[in-house]
Amino acid sequence: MFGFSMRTLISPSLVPFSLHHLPKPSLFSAALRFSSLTISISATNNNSPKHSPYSAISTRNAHTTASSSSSSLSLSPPGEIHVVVGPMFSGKTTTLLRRILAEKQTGKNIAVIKSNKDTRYCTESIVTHDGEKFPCWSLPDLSSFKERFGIEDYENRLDVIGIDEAQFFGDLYEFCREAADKEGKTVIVAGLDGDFMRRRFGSVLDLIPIADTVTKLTSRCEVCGKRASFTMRKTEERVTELIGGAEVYMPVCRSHYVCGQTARAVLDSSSSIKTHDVVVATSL
Ligand SMILES: Nc1ncnc2c1ncn2[C@@H]1O[C@H](COP(=O)(O)OP(=O)(O)O)[C@@H](O)[C@H]1O
Ligand SMILES: Cc1cn([C@H]2C[C@H](O)[C@@H](COP(=O)(O)O)O2)c(=O)[nH]c1=O
Ligand SMILES: [Zn+2]
Repeated sequence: MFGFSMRTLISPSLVPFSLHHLPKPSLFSAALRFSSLTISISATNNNSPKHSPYSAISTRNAHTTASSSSSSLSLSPPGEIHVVVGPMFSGKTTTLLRRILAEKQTGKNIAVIKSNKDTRYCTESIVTHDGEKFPCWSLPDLSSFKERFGIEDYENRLDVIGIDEAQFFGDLYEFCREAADKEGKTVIVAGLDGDFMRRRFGSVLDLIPIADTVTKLTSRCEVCGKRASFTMRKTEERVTELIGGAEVYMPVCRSHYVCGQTARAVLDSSSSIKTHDVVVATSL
């Protein structure tokens, strides 16, 4: 991507010290040796069926060759991690879909995965709240994806992986790190950063230190129309994971989130008084 190498960046004319002053062997000098490796990727695209989960697998021939005069270690092609978070109805799935389609248009081979916990709408597609759809792999975890997709196809032909409802995947961090760091994949992750109590949700936030970009989207507060950064649960259920749409959740601004939580606390305390009353009454 960049038109310069590590070696150019630290050429003696640009740094106030000489490389000879560095201890040898050092991690730094090892990194320099790696940076001298050259990677060439050749690829030809065939047409693949449009909008199928298998459209990710075109019969593209991709091979990566690494050559080095100083080392036999091969440098993995660089991958990327892009994280899109925000409350419900903020456009995370729409953004994921746009980015995935843009990658597809540049000839990249793509695959989209969503958690099979989300049974709203349709299990074989990601579907936005506006009804836009795209075929996907609906899986219980991410570690099973490579095998289901086909290891050979995964390794040699797949370029971009989209993950929706990322908060539901327990193995999100390991999968994304390996895919980007070791396998050269671009991973676009969409998910809730926080649950209805504004607690971190799953391991989405763990991706931030290893991400290239992080985008937090906002919606419109259903009460006042201002910018909404949080999701309010309209029902009294307390479990963290509760699949649902607008019948259970709404996007809210900070003021209305706090208002809602205060109302919830009042309801909770009055219901605990009632429960307590019952317990006292029965023990008399
Ligand atoms: N109750 C709602 N509040 C706000 N937006 C809504 C609501 N219901 C549907 N939408 C629509 O949902 C769209 C975002 O959908 P989507 O990309 O699926 O969001 P996310 O994945 O963040 O939940 C918005 O552009 C809006 O048109
Ligand atoms: C806030 C919150 C949400 N969920 C569930 C509800 C939906 O099924 C998904 C989020 O979908 P979206 O694409 O972001 O609209 O997550 C939950 O289980 N627990 C929560 O606290
Ligand atoms: Zn509001």
